[in-house]
Order: sequence, then C-alpha cells, then structure tokens
Amino acid sequence: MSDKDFSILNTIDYPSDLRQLPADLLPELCFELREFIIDTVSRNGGHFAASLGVVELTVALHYVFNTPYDQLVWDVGHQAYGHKILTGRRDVFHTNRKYNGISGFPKRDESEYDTFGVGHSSTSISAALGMAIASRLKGEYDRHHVAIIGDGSMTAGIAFEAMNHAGITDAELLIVLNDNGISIDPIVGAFNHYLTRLRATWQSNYLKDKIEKLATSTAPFNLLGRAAQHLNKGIRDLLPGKGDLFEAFGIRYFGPVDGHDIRLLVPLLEDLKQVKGPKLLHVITTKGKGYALAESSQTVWHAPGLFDKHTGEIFKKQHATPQPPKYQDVFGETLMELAEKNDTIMAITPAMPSGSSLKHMIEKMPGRVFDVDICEQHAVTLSAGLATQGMRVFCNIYSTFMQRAYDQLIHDVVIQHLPVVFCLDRGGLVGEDGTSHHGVFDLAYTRSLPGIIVSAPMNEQELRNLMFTAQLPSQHQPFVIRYPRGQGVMPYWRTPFEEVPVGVGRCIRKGTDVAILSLGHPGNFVLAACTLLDKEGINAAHYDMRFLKPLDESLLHEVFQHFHQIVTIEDGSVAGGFGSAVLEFMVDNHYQADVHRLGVPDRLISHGKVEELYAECGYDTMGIVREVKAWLVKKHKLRS
Ligand SMILES: Cc1ncc(C[n+]2csc(CCOP(=O)(O)OP(=O)(O)O)c2C)c(N)n1
Ligand SMILES: CC(=O)[C@@H](O)[C@H](O)COP(=O)(O)O
Ligand SMILES: [Mg+2]
Repeated sequence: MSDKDFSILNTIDYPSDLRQLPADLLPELCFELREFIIDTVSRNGGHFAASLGVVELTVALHYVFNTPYDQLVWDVGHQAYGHKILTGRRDVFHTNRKYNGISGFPKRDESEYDTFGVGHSSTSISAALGMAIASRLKGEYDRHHVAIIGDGSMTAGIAFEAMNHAGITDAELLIVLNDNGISIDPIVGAFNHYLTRLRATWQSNYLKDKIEKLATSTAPFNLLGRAAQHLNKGIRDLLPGKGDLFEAFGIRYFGPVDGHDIRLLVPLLEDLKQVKGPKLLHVITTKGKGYALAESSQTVWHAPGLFDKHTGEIFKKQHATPQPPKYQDVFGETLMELAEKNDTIMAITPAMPSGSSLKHMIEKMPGRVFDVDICEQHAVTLSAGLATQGMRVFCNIYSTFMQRAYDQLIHDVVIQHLPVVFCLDRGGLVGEDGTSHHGVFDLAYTRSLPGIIVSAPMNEQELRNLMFTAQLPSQHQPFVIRYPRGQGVMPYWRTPFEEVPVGVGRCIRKGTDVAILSLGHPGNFVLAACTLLDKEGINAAHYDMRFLKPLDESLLHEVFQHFHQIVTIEDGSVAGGFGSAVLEFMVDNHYQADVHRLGVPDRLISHGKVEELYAECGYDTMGIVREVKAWLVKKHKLRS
C-alpha cells in the first residue's frame, strides 16, 4: 500500500481525532490499520498475528472510551500495535523494538495512553482493578477502566485472583476477554474447554436467531413453525449457563460476540458503559485476522520475523557453511535422547512448547511432557510433586517468567530438597523484547538459595553434559541449567555424554597478566577477546567456571594466588550475581586483588538487537578488550 492508501489513518494522530470520524468510516479505518501493521511488521519484525486479531476491538475501544482519561490496560501487550499507532506513535512505529526506538509493549514512560507496563501476561485485571478502585477513592465516578486479556493469559492464577477480588467490589471495570482459541501454541486445559463451550453457544445462538425468525414468521398452527419453536427451545436447553463461571465470581457476563464486527462492537461498548460494576465482555476473534497465512498457521505467525508481505515468504538467513544450532534445539533433542534411556524423565513447560523446543517431545512422548499453559507457579510445584515420587522432571521456564515462581522454587523445591532440574531458557539479555523479558536476574536470585546447584553452559556440548549430569541418580539437589536465547557456537554438537563434576570449572587458557573468569555463553566473547588482547601485548588467562553454585573454590584459590588483576563476566545482573560471588569468596578468604565485574549494570536495559545491548553493557568481545586494556593501563600508571 502506498501512503495515500492510509488516507484515513493518516488523519488520526490521537484517539481524539478518531472520535471525530463518522462511524461508517470505521470499517475502512480498520482495513488501513491492519494493512499498516502488516506492512511495517513485515519489514521490521515483531509480534504479528495478535495485533491483527484485535484491530476492530482497538478502534472500537478508543472510539467509545474517552482515552486516556478512561484507562485501557492491555494484557501482555504484544497485541497493542494498533493501540500504539492510534495513540501518537504512527510516525515512529517503524522504530518498534529497535535500539532507541519505541518498545514492543505498552510502557508507562512512553505514552500517557500506556496506562500500565506489560510484557509478562495476566496482570491486566489486577492493574485495571487497582486503577478503578483508586478512581472511586478520588471521586472520579465517570472514569472507565478496561482490561483486555487473551484466552491464553486468562489461564494464569493471577487473573483469577483478580476476578476473585473484582467480583466483590463496585469498581467501574470492564474485562474484555479476547478469545481467539489460541495462545502462542494451542491452549490446553479445562478453562479452554469451558470457553469452547461458550463459543459453541455463540454458534448455536446464530442458528437460534435464524430459527427464531423462522418460528415467528410462520403461522402458529403451521407444522414447520411448531417444529421450529420446539427446536429453538431444545437448543436453549442444551446451552450451558452462559458465562456461569464469571457470574459466580460476581462479574456480569456479556457475549460471546463477533470481535471483528465493528458495527456491532461500537454500540455494544456504548451500552456496556452504562452497566455499573465489574463486567466481562467475551469477544471471539481470529488471531492473524486479515492475513490468510497467519490465520492458518497462527503459531508460526505469532512473531514470524521479517517476511515478504505479498508472497508470505519468511526470510531465513542463508549460510554457506553448517551453522551452530540454537541452544533450544540442543535442549529439546538432548532431552528426548536422555528420556529414551531414563524412563523417570518428564518435562514441563508453561505455555512455551515451541519456544523451548519441547514440542517435539510432546509429539513423540505424550504423557511424559505437560504444557500447563501460562502457569509458572503451578509448573514448579507440579514438578516438585512429581519429584517426590521419583520422577526426574526437567522444568523448562524462560528465566524472566521464572521470576513468577520464586516462592515455589524456594518453598516447594529447595526447602524440600527435591531434585527438580530447572532449564532456565533465555538466560541473559534477549534482545528486541526488552526490559520485561531480559533474563538477567536469575543468577542473583538463585544463588542465594541453600543447597541448589546453579550452572551455565558455555556451549552446546556443555549443555548436553550438564543435562546428562542432572538426571543421574546420584544427583539429589535442585539443579539449575541456564542458557541464552538463540544460537550456540558448535556446528557439530552431538558429542557423547560425559558427566560434569558438580562445582568444577575449567581453565581454558593459561596467562600471566590478568585472569578472566566467565560464566556461561559469554565465555565465547572472552575467547575472542583473549586473541585480541594478545595482539595488544596482554596475556590473559581464561577460566570457564561453569557453576555459580557451588563455586569451584579450589580453582578460585589458584586464581587468587596467581593473579592480582581479575575480571568476571556474566550475562546477568552484576548486582548479586557471579561477580559478586567471586568478591565474596575473595573477602571470605582474605585475598587482596583488583576485581573488575562485567555484566548487566544495575539499571534497566531496554530493547534492541542483542549485540547492541551487549555492547551497551560493555561485555561483548570489544567491550571486554576495551575494559581490560583501559583498566590495566590505569593500574599500571597508578603503580609506576
Ligand atoms: C508470565 C508469562 N508467561 C509466558 C509469556 C509468553 N507469552 C506471551 S504471549 C503468550 C500467549 C498469550 O495468549 P493469549 O493471551 O491468548 O494472547 P494471543 O496471543 O492469543 O492474542 C505467551 C504464552 C508471557 N508473556 N508471560
Ligand atoms: C510476548 C511474549 O512474551 C512472547 O511472545 C515472547 O516474545 C517470546 O519470546 P521468544 O521469541 O524468545 O520465544
Ligand atoms: Mg489467545
């Protein structure tokens, strides 16, 4: 589409402009908005199908409600591209998720229309309820609050905790349940079955309407008419109590309705504005609506990367030589290999079977892997329960989402000495998803737990060997293996398994001037940095510590006895992480050395390519060289 094809969209800078439009132009605006999203995301990347599915809903909400005074809270926020475009960010939308560009999720400091920062799911009802209660207290009785939450996000406990509270308040809260029948992967679980039944009422209602029309338009004694009336009642009797679950929570239920019918949504939302108290509108939408390929392959098009919008071809980098696999694929394949030999092995994922690569095992070994939906807390305690019965559970959770289940980790696993294996995926900076998704706190938050093993592989082979080690019957402790998003470094990685002695690091390279201690994947940046430092006449030793807990104390004694200049590198927060552990070791053992910590500084890191973020934090290869050189030169000057 050319610019002139966005002739209506281009007139809308803010929702106040939108609200000037006659309602009959809204379908055309929806068409343009959808095309604008398709066009930009095809060239820039980002989340795709979810925003397409809520185009009509987005336009209708901003048309009917007086935003930003009325407050919209988007859940997760991966579906809020239309919202961003209509709220002052159309002209910068091409910078979405780019370094120094706008965020891919609603963010409070980006716009007053972004009422609540999101990224992690299922927070919208609690947040909107908080806003609604505060409005009441401030006497703002005319203010509306809307939480827009997907059917996947609704599976999390916090959403139910929020409804449990909302239902006993008189808060001016509308929950819009965007039911598109899918999460990133297919939704599993009983709540989804419930929604499926409600969706069926929608289909039957459609049929019922037709039958009612037939019945009323037919003479009373007409046989056809009598049959139709009977059928009409029959269908009604078959229908489950509409929205009974929500009604039981004290939340008035409306729907289900077609979430793509803007002509229906606008008057319906107007009406709902008049309904007092907490209420829920159930809308049925299609994820990927308006882009046929996305509608038919919704998981692939959740966030497809760059693509040709005309042909639908998703661009993949072409390489002349074999490339290293993603850590995720090594995890997925290795686990199946291990599970074939060890029948106590099971696996759990909270709603990320594709992202974690567990989907292959789900297909091949059903019954031994559970996707539990967006329920990290349940995932951890379920793993603990299985472990009490001798199962060796690999609980795979993105590092950032594990933050949700910290108490379960402590209370249900650590305190009970259960040998659950936690594969913390996306450990470290993740790139374009940004602040909410970086997995940078896990090293700090796991290492304080007594009796836990915390490890980080530097490459594919180490990941395999750590997984092998963690499932051995000789392991009796909770065992964390954390690895980053994306590619490793070893094109040929299917090496025979070897047990890794727990708490033992390795010296990769001997040196004289400085010792560089790394944990996990950044060890590869150190390898390259050491070669560059050689050229500068700096002879660095390199140690891959492998374990944050237990620390390899005998290796550390060796290091502190031979070096006074020590650098630590980690893909995580320097506050409380690996470098801090080395400093504690130094103090506890009365060594004196200059220890320089590289990693994620003690501030929030935004979004961009992961390489840009490593560079910003100063622990990519060039950053390491620069820091070591500058630091050694400064030390040398001070001493001479
Ligand atoms: C706590 C948490 N766990 C997992 C995720 C990853 N995640 C992002 S979107 C999504 C699916 C959400 O499904 P739904 O709410 O139905 O939205 P849809 O994509 O269908 O619009 C998941 C699992 C997350 N963002 N937050
Ligand atoms: C919105 C969200 O939380 C997910 O879609 C996330 O962006 C997935 O990240 P990966 O691409 O790393 O699986
Ligand atoms: Mg959904």
